[in-house]
Amino acid sequence: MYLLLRNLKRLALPSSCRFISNYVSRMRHLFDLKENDEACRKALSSGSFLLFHSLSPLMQKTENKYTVPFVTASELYRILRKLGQKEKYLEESVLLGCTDSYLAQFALDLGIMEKAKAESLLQGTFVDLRKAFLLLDGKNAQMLSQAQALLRWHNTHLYCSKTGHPMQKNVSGSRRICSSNGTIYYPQMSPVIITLVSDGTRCLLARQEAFPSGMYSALAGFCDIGETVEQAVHREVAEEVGLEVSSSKYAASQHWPFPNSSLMIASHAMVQPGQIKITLNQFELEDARWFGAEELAEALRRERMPSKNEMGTIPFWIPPPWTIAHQLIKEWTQQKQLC
Ligand SMILES: NC(=O)C1=CN([C@@H]2O[C@H](COP(=O)(O)OP(=O)(O)OC[C@H]3O[C@@H](n4cnc5c(N)ncnc54)[C@H](OP(=O)(O)O)[C@@H]3O)[C@@H](O)[C@H]2O)C=CC1
Ligand SMILES: [Mg+2]
Repeated sequence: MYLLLRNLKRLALPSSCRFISNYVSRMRHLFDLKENDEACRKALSSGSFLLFHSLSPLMQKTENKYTVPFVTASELYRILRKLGQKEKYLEESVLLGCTDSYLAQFALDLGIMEKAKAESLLQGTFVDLRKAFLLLDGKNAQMLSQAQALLRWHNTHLYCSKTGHPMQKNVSGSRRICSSNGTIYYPQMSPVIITLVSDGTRCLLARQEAFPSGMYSALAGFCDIGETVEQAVHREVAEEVGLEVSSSKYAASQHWPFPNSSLMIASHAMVQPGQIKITLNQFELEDARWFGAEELAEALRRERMPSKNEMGTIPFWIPPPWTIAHQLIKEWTQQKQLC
C-alpha cells in the first residue's frame, strides 16, 4: 500500500497534486528528495542555499536590520568558481526544506574556502550563531538552527564508529552510510527539558556563567538515558536549585542547536507547597531567583536585548521572543493577566 501511494505521488508531484494540500504535497516532495539521490541532485541545480563558514551563518545588514540571505544555485556556481572550487562542491549541501512552489532549500558550509574572499563576494559577514540568534526573528533563527545542526552532524560523523571506515552522505544529507559494511547513521538530537518552575505567585529564573550579561532563563537540562520527560524535570529542578516539583505540564517544543543539536521539551512546573528556598548548584548555575509577575511583564515589554550601554541600567533581561524560554515566561505572565 505504502509503495503504491509513493509511486502515485511520484507520478503526480509537484504540479498536478491539487487533491491534497500544498503542505502535504510539499512534505511528500521532500520525502522523495531525501530518498532519491538523482531527484535531489537535480533539485540542487535549481535550489537556493543558506551559506555558512565553519558553522557561522552568512548575514547581511541593511540599515539596522540583519537578514539571512538565500543564494540561488546560479549565483553560487559563479561564487564557487571565483573561490577556486568545482561545481561538484554543491553536493556537500544538506537539504532543509522547500518553498511553496517546491524549490528546494539547502545549506552549505564554505569552511574550506578563504573566509574574507567569500564574505566580499557575497557582500555579507559570517557571524557566530549565538550572536546571530540575538539579532534575528523566529523564522530565520529556526532555519539557521536546523541548518547548523545538520551541517555540524555531518562534519563530526566522517567515519563509521563500528568499522572506522569513511562514511558517505546521501545527496540530501538525511543519512550517512559506511563505505565498508553499509551501516546507516541518521542525524541525532539530544532530548532536553526546559521548565518554568512556579510557587503559584512567582516563578524561578536562573543564569549560567556563560549566558550574556544580565540574561536569566528557565531551568534546562539533558534527559538521562531511561528517563521520562517528567522524571527529567523532577531531577533537574532538584539538582540545579534543590527544590522538589509536585506537578508539571507540557507546553511546547523547539529545536536548539547548542551545544550540538537538542530537542527542547518545555513545561510549566509547580513546586511542593512551602518549598521555596533555593539551594544553588554552583557547578551548573551562577544565580537563580524568584521573579514576580510585574517584573516579568516589564521584561516581556522590552522587545530586544539591551545594548551595551543599557546593560547596567536594566535589572535583568530574558531570551528573545522566539525562544521557548520566552514563550514559557509569556504564558505564565499572561496567566497572571499582566501582559
Ligand atoms: N533556550 C534557553 O533559554 C536555554 C537553553 N538551554 C539549552 O539547554 C540545553 C541543556 O542545558 P544545560 O543547562 O547546559 O544542561 P544540564 O543542566 O544537563 O548541564 C549540562 C551538563 O550536562 C552534561 N551533559 C550531559 N549530557 C549531555 C549532552 N547530551 N550534551 C551535552 N552535555 C551533556 C554536560 O557536561 P560537560 O559539558 O561537562 O561535558 C554539562 O556539564 C543546552 O542545549 C542549552 O543550550 C539552556 C538554558 C536556557
Ligand atoms: Mg542546566
